[in-house]
Amino acid sequence: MIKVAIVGSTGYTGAELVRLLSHHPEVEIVALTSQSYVDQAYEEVYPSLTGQVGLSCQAQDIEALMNEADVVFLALPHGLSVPWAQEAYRQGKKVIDLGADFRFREVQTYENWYKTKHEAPDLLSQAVYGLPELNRHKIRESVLVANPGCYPTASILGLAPLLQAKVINPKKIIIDAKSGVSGAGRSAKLGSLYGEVNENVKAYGVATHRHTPEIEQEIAALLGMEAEKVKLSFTPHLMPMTRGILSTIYGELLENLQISAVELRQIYKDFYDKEPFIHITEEDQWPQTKWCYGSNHVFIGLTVDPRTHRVIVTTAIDNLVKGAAGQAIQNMNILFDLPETKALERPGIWP
Ligand SMILES: NC(=O)C1=CN([C@@H]2O[C@H](COP(=O)(O)OP(=O)(O)OC[C@H]3O[C@@H](n4cnc5c(N)ncnc54)[C@H](OP(=O)(O)O)[C@@H]3O)[C@@H](O)[C@H]2O)C=CC1
Ligand SMILES: CC(=O)N[C@@H](CCC(=O)OP(=O)(O)O)C(=O)O
Repeated sequence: MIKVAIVGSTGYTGAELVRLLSHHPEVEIVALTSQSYVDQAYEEVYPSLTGQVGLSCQAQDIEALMNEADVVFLALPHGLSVPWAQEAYRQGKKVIDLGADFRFREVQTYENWYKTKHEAPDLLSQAVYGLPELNRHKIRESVLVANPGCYPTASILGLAPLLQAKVINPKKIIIDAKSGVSGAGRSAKLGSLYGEVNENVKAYGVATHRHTPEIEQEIAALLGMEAEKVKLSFTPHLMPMTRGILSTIYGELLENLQISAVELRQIYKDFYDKEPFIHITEEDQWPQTKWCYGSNHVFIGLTVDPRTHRVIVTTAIDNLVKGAAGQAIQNMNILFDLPETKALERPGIWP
């Protein structure tokens, strides 16, 4: 059995890791950490998980936990992962970080957008960006997996076939994305209150959201370009729903290029041909967030608008599953040479 520790287990992504991993046939959860609930039974913190794990929350003892586990999932706020990664290196263990501390290749990009100094820039080159559909070969060989952000997961998966086929101008991409409120985590925040979110929709982080450089970095990597050469407009919106991301992407077709929606759909189907979690919808069928509610599945719909000469793509994911915990488990399965779908096969809940 793979011994797993979940650090930050009492947050939303931590709880999603517990829910999914407690049904993983090759996994034993050996430790759950928390800051606020030390010594409290985990099922008291999450009664919905009663009977799934008979553990109490414990404080962070990095050395001891790393010693006990084969792999550690970090579900912590940004900026707290470095000591874990350093200890993992010392002990030769594997780390999957759900936060952003190891997602960037250039330390300057992280420091500019996260407005904080990186404590271990030397480790950035050791980390692999954990998007299995694009990077599984590198993930297999790695010890430090930087799990992507939720918006970047939806956006990059929606863009990758277009970029590889070189049909759009990579400098004219617009992404309009919507998220459920669980994307903001479980800690109390004014903007997450029912009265603020219910019957309301708002844009936030306009032209400043930290997922912009993450998406640009991965697009540039796909194109074999330097990250500074790609610039996109990314606007996230908060929706009155619990889970889900819908990312609508607009790409400008290269001048004089003629391509039909049928041809483009075939490009997507070929690109994701063997991917168990990616589903390309048929003409006039547009993905809905509820199709992936609670699952690791991704739905992508697309068309070509001949009037504007633009491609329009929409991608739906569950931010807590494919956008966080599910993808992290997919990465763990790769690291331990298991089928990628282990513990993740189930479809979403409908209605
Ligand atoms: N929510 C989402 O949809 C996604 C989140 N992520 C990323 O995953 C990470 C976790 O997110 P999420 O689960 O939403 O966050 P939450 O705010 O829900 O949970 C944070 C967890 O970290 C613990 N924690 C908070 N501060 C400290 C500290 N100073 N020292 C030790 N532990 C601490 C909390 O403990 P306690 O409960 O005891 O206070 C809790 O277990 C973040 O980096 C986030 O950006 C990535 C993709 C999607
Ligand atoms: C709705 C909401 O607030 N969403 C979060 C994104 C969560 C996420 O993907 O997390 P990372 O911070 O790990 O990149 C936000 O916009 O900050």
